Amino acid sequence: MIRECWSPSLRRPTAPHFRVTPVQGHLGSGTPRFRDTPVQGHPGSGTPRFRDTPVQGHPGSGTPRFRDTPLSPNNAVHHSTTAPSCSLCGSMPIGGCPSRAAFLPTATLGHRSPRHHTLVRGGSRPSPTFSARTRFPTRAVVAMASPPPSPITFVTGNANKLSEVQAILSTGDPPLVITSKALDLPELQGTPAAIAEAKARAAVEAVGGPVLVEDTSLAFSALGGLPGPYIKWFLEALGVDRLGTLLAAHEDKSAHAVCTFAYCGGVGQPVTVLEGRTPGVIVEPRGETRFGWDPVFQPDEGGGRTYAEMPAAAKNAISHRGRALAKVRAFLHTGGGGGGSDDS
Ligand SMILES: O=P(O)(O)OP(=O)(O)OP(=O)(O)OC[C@H]1O[C@@H](n2cnc3c(O)ncnc32)[C@H](O)[C@@H]1O
Ligand SMILES: [Mg+2]
Repeated sequence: MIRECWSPSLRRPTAPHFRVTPVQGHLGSGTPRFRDTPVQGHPGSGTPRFRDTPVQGHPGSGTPRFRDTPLSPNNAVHHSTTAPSCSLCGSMPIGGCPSRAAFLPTATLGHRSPRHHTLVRGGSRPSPTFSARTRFPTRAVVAMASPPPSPITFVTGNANKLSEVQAILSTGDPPLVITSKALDLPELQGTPAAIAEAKARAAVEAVGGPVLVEDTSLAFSALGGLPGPYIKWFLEALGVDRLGTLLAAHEDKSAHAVCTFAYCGGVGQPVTVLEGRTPGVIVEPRGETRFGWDPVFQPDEGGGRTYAEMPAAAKNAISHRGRALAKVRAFLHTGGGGGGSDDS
C-alpha cells in the first residue's frame, strides 16, 4: 500500500516550471520521496507547472493521469475535500505529518482501484493554503515494498536506448527486469510529457500489458528549449556535425538533455510520466559517433568530456536517462505500477 503525505514545509520558488526530484528520507521511512523543484525552459509552455500530480479529465482521456499541472491558488486539487481518510479503504493520514494533510491518490500509486484515496484530505487547513503565493507541498511516498508488475515491456525502435535502459535497470538497486519490443510508435507534437504519454497509450494497445516508453529531448537554452523533443528530426536533417550551427549566433551554448519515461500498466490504465534531465553545453563533436547527439553534448558533471567520450557507466551515472530511470525504479518498486500489491 502506498500512502502519501503532503507537507507545506517548503517555500515555493518563483521560477516558472517545476519538476519532481528525489530527496532524502522522510519521517524515518527510509523510502524515496519526491519534491517539486524548478525546471527551466520547458518548450511550448510559459505557465507554471508541476510534474507528477494527478489530474482529471484530460481532453481525449477519461482516466486520471500523472503529468504537469499548473498550480494556482485554486489548484490545490489534492487538498480539496475534507474527508479524514480514504473513502474506500479507510486509510488514515500518515502519523506525524506536520501539515496534517492526508493522502494523495490514487491508481497510479499502487491501488488497483483508481478511486482509492482520491482527493482525500484530513486536517483543518483550507484548500487555498497550498497556493502559488506561499508554499508548495512536499510529496512523500511512504510505501511497503512490492514487486513491480511483470513483465514490463519497454517499447522503442532505438537499439541504443534499449541497451542503455537494460544496462541501467539491470545493474541498479534493486534491479528491474524488462522485456522489449521494437516498434516505431507515432509521435505527436507537444510537450515531452504529452508525447511520452501518447506513446505509452499507443504502446499499451500494441502490447496489451504493462509498458514503458520514453521520449528524449535536447533543449537549447538560447532557442527557448528547441529542438527539444524534435531533436531526432534536426539530427537527421543536419547530422551531428552541424547540430551546433543552430547556436552559431548565440553565445549561450547551454542545453539540457531530457529523458521522459511514461509507464502504463494496461489498456485503459493511467499513465505515469517521470523525467530526468542533465544540464550541459553544446560543443564541437568529440568522441565516438555511436549514439545520436552524444558527441556534441558535454554534460556539466562529465569532467569536460562529451557523452561520447565517457565510458557507458559514467554516462549512465549522470545521464538524463539514468536519472529518469531512478525515478521509474522507485515508482515501480514502491507499487506504483500496481504489480504485486495485495491492496485492492
Ligand atoms: O522509438 P523511440 O524510443 O521513440 O526512439 P527514437 O530513436 O525515435 O527516439 P526519440 O523519438 O526519443 O528521439 C530522440 C533522438 O535523440 C537521440 N537520442 C536519444 N537518447 C540519446 C542519448 O542518450 N544520447 C544521444 N542521442 C540520443 C535518438 O537517437 C533520437 O535521434
Ligand atoms: Mg521516436
